[in-house]
Amino acid sequence: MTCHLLIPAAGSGKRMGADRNKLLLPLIDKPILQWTLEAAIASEAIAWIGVMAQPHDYPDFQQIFNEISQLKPIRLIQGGATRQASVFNGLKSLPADCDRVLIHDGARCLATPELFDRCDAALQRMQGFIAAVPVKDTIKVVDGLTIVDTPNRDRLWAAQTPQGFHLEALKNAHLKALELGWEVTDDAALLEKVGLAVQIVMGEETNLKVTTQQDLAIAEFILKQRSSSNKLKS
Ligand SMILES: Nc1ccn([C@@H]2O[C@H](COP(=O)(O)OP(=O)(O)OP(=O)(O)O)[C@@H](O)[C@H]2O)c(=O)n1
Ligand SMILES: C[C@](O)(CO)[C@H](O)COP(=O)(O)O
Repeated sequence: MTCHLLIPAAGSGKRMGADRNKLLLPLIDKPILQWTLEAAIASEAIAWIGVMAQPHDYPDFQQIFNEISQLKPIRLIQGGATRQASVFNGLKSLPADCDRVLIHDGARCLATPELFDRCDAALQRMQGFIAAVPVKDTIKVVDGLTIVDTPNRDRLWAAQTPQGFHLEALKNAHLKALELGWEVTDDAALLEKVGLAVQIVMGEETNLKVTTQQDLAIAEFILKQRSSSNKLKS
């Protein structure tokens, strides 16, 4: 158990259309963030967890931390105005002995402990990686409403988290982004921009990012299926 995990959880959930951070919405019997944290706590690899949050969510987040087993330290870190800024704050708050880091969206609450463990193992042999799955649809590049390209699907993967990196490389890429005003939607994109290799680790088809009301309904369905197949096994 040596791995440090940062969880960006400082969003507002605009696309969910809720009146508060979507990570506080109930999913079956507990908040979305609690599912994410429980999977991370159950992972054998993870030793330390930092959660980036907006200060107005601190009391609710603290209550979630109190609910779950305190077998692993969980630290609250102030989030930023974007996911990128929240991650950068997280990187600056890691303990001094940390040289590699996993980053996982609070909103990806269906990731399994096995996925975290597989990602930690990847981080021992790679400078940077992301969990991803091959895309199933044909993807179109569009200008206005006119298709301008149909990229070969064999080369397209849908990016997920966890994403993992050597800390110094990722911090330097974030600093360069600040200097040059780059805005990206995941950390891998920053490493790509500075010319460093980022590899793929097989993700999970069920590791969706809960973004809309429909995603919430799908997540509930998947969790109930998991629970009934676990009952059948025991
Ligand atoms: N300023 C921000 C914005 C987002 N996130 C986190 O980044 C993850 C992925 O972002 P997304 O799913 O887009 O969440 P929201 O920003 O909350 O959603 P929306 O874009 O619909 O407002 C989420 O766990 C979210 O909490 C963050 O830590 N800090
Ligand atoms: C990091 C990510 O989950 C990979 O798919 C995604 O890019 C987050 O993007 P969002 O715009 O913050 O939803």
